[in-house]
Amino acid sequence: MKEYWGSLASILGVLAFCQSLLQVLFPPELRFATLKLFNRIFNMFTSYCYFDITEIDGVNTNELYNAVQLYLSSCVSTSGSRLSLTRALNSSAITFGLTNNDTLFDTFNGVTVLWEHIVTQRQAQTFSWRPLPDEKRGFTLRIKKKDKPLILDSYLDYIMEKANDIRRKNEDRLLYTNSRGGSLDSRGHPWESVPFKHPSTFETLAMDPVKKAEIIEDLKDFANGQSFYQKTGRAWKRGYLLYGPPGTGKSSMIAAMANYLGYDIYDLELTEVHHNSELRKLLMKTSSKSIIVIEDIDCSIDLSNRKKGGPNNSSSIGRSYCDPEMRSGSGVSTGEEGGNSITLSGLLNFTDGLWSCCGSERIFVFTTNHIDKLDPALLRSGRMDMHVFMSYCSFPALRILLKNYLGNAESDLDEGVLKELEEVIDKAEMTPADISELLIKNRRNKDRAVIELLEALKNKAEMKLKSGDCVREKDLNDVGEEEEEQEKRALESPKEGCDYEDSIKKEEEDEEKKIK
Ligand SMILES: Nc1ncnc2c1ncn2[C@@H]1O[C@H](COP(=O)(O)OP(=O)(O)OP(=O)(O)O)[C@@H](O)[C@H]1O
Ligand SMILES: [Mg+2]
Repeated sequence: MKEYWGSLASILGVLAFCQSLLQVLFPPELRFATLKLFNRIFNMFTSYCYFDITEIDGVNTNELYNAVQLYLSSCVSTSGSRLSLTRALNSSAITFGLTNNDTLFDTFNGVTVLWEHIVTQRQAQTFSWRPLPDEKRGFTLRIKKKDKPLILDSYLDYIMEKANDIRRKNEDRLLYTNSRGGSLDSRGHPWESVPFKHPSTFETLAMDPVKKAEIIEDLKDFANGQSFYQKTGRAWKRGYLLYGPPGTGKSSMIAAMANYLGYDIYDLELTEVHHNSELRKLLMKTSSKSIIVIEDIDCSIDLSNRKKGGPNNSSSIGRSYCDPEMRSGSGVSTGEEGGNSITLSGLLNFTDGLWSCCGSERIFVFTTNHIDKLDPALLRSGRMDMHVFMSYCSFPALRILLKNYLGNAESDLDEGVLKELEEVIDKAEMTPADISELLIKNRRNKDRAVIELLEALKNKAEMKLKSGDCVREKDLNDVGEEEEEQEKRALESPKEGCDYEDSIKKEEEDEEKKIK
């Protein structure tokens, strides 16, 4: 034993001597170059090559890192012995992961590779234009040199695909918002996300079944249309404009779309975005298979730049396209609160410019209560391909609500009551939101719920009728006043009328001359 300790001490002594010798031979300025040289020599003799996939790639979050993490989570859950478990806030899915500096073997197409999860503490923060996380995280992939050309590309593609599948299978849609404006978080993301749990589906959505089927068909075609869009040279995106009175189900429709397709939602708060360039950055950071939503588009942006030509005036399109002031985004009226210089042009490019194609399989949805306030350029096909009018509750929609809220089958309802409901529903112009509220209130007593609903509908229809009569009377008076006004104006300015008649006469004479 004594001998053993003695030889250990002499080995340590030799090592210490070698270290001090190295320090003398290789001063600090040479050390880095020496290490690099050793590394090269080592690489020449090793049969492996290594790939580092860091969490943050320069300034941006590395999508591949997230994909690898998700992919490995499906492998480690069965084979790993020490795992990290995570569960996002409100999420139902638990994600397995490699613990810090742990390794895992994976096999792809008969080739075995090694993954290592490396976590190190970040050095004291040097100057950076945004705060960086305390830990540096990354994966290292080790592949045999001879296998690299065989699998690397296809293996990484496979990982990306698998990660997307897992994300969709988890059924946790994410709802993103840009509440921080355009500023980035420590991982370089301008969007904040929470799990999206809206229960609205196309089954629960009360609307005309034919229209509903049309929308579902359109969504299905879109989601399966990759080759079609490729063949026709179109960007793989689609725009929906949902318009109608408040409480008719526009937001519910967006949730139903997301749940149907399994897409994430990016809820873009335009009032938080201050420049066109910020808008572009936000767009660049959205993922594929997502719905980008701008709710109440007419309220969320200063429309003064569109209104210069008048909202319904077709010349406003020409103006907005040609006016360099509008296109540049500079010097445009900034609205009352000031600072907001998003232009119509910026918004148009957002939905159908070159940048709108920086991802694929994306749906843009705008909602508004006032379609007439929107610039026609925003509504044209290619930007808003499908315009969906969400109307007051119709009879077929009411049937869906009755079934959802009271669990009523068709046969449960009295024929007479049904007929009365059918007669009065269109006249009442009640929104599905109002009707839902009535049904919720009396959901424990189905009969009472239906009777109260019928009463409310009848009252509303009567009120509508009365107010309609008043409006009609007022309109007739207004028409009379307008006619009087016109007559007065004609008498006051007879020249205007003469000019017009003269010009018509001249035109007729010219025409006759031409014929002769
Ligand atoms: N068509 C509908 N089908 C089922 N429920 C509906 C429908 N319309 C409204 N509702 C109910 O009313 C509530 C409000 O609806 P929603 O937020 O979708 O209306 P909206 O059209 O987006 O209104 P706003 O224009 O004010 O944003 C929802 O929570 C939903 O329960
Ligand atoms: Mg809404």
